[in-house]
Amino acid sequence: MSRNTKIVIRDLTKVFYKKEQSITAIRNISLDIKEGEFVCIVGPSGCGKTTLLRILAGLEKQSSGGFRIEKSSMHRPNQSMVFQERGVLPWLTVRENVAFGLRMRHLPKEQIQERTNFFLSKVGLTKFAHMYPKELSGGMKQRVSIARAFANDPEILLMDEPFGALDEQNRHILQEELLSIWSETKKTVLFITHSIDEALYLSDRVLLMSAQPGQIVQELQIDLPRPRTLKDIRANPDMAEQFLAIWQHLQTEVQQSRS
Ligand SMILES: Nc1ncnc2c1ncn2[C@@H]1O[C@H](COP(=O)(O)OP(=O)(O)OP(=O)(O)O)[C@@H](O)[C@H]1O
Repeated sequence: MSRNTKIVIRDLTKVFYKKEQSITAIRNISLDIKEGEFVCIVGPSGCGKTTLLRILAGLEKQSSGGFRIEKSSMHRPNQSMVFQERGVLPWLTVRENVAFGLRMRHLPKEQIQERTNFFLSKVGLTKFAHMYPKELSGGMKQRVSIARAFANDPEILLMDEPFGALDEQNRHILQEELLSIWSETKKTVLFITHSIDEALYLSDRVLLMSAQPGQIVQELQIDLPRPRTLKDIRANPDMAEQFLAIWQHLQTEVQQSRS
């Protein structure tokens, strides 16, 4: 069954101006992302990954080109964004953080409670619902951000290196939890990462960006059946080839941008 297109991006370009200087962060990005697809973006530092996500989130205005997020309901927010850090509000408890977006939308109290409880339980934070962010570990804070993003029930999810600051073990636990919620909710996810293993583990498709100005120069379909394990990825010769392809791409782009 072919899925509908959820995000359409056409010729998206962003130029930042500072005094006499201009920086073209991304140039002519065109892209279609299907409903329910999990897409990772990988590229060298400074190639415009965050800029692309911020434009889709409405936090930054593009210089030219455009994009469209197909709506499935008038009542859903267009997107939720999960950042690497600073995603939780320190003055609210875990429960209040997860419920925040729902409260802002003035949803009925019972609905807020039900959705908040559901996603608190999904990320294993039910017991910690009354705590404040300063009492939580980095991994727990990221769980709060993920629970809040999904609880909001947005049309799409934008994730900017959400696990970048976590240690290897915690990172993998959160990746598993994210995939479990994603497979239940069928959300469309656009996810930035610097980790090739993470991209291969999570993605249906990996987009490779060039060094600045960022363009999508290659894409890899990741056909490994789900649920996947790290062992599957390590043991599968096709995955080893994909890993090397991404690695070589990054090497080349970083070298070119330095020379
Ligand atoms: N508000 C801004 N004003 C001026 N330049 C900016 C602004 N935001 C980003 N840039 C520039 O745009 C380029 C792309 O930045 P961006 O943060 O999107 O890259 P990135 O690929 O996400 O980097 P990293 O992987 O290191 O997080 C960089 O050269 C950056 O300096």
